[in-house]
Amino acid sequence: MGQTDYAISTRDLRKTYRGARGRHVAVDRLDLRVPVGGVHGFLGPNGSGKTTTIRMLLGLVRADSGRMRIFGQHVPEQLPEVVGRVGAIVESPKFFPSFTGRTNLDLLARAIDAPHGRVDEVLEATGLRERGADRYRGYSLGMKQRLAIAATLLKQPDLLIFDEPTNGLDPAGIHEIRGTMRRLADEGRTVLVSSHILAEVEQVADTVSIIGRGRLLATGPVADVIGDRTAGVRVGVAEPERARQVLETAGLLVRVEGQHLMVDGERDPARISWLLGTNGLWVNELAPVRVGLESVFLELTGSSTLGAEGDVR
Ligand SMILES: Nc1ncnc2c1ncn2[C@@H]1O[C@H](COP(=O)(O)OP(=O)(O)OP(=O)(O)O)[C@@H](O)[C@H]1O
Repeated sequence: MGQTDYAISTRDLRKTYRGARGRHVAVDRLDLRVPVGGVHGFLGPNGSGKTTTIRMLLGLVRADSGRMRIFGQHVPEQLPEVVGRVGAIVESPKFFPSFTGRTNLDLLARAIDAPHGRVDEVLEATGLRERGADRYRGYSLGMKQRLAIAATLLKQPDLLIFDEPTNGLDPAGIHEIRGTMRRLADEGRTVLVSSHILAEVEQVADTVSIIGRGRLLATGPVADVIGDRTAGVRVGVAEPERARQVLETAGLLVRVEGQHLMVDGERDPARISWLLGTNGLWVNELAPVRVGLESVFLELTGSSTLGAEGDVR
């Protein structure tokens, strides 16, 4: 793919901060590639460099070295050319609490000369049509967050950047935001969403990049990033010990877990049931176990401290 096929690409991106104990690396030679269209999850533990990367892309923080492009344009140099195509929610925007959601949007729409009818469209896109006439101060956190997204959508950005958009939301709020992101991607836009909660992003992302201590650990379609890590099959059988022997003899990797077996690294349940069946062992449960991003993440990072400050190398 050429550089213009990416909504975002970075090369050798690096940022250090001066701290009490000298300089530490926040972003370390990061090569990030976000394809055009779809939801891209930008994942890493707290302090792993996600916000710093986003702020560099938006021209809010200066990189020490490296290159960044948005839709093929070098940033920050060519940010003015591309900024109209980018909507970012990095901090909660300020709305008037005593005005309705719609009035707040009307004011913003007028300020940027948005076309007539745009406010209705963005209320619809964020699932707020029914609540547009309610005052902002009565909104739930999830609705406030969606109004922020609606405001960003007024200028019809091709790329949306959300930094931890579900922070502080309850499960219903998280579900709503996820639905909104999916809808935006289905309209052909690119959504970059950062999160330290992998399960949240796994459900909505098409592709992901995982970082730890400012470094890229894995990237690609969610199915590939997870799929490379061996998933297993959970097997319920009346005689687990004998079943284990049969499967091990066939070369499979088997663990006994109580009354169940976990067959690691085997993704074909049919082969397992055939092996057991031909040995007179009848399977009462056969469930492929998907490896979640959480376990991929722990495997890749090897520890939960990858958000911690690294020394300058
Ligand atoms: N303005 C700053 N001055 C000094 N150090 C900073 C500054 N901003 C971030 N850092 C440090 O840089 C590292 C990366 O922080 P960053 O906020 O980019 O991570 P993050 O992945 O977005 O984390 P979180 O999920 O907590 O937002 C951390 O060690 C952080 O303490």
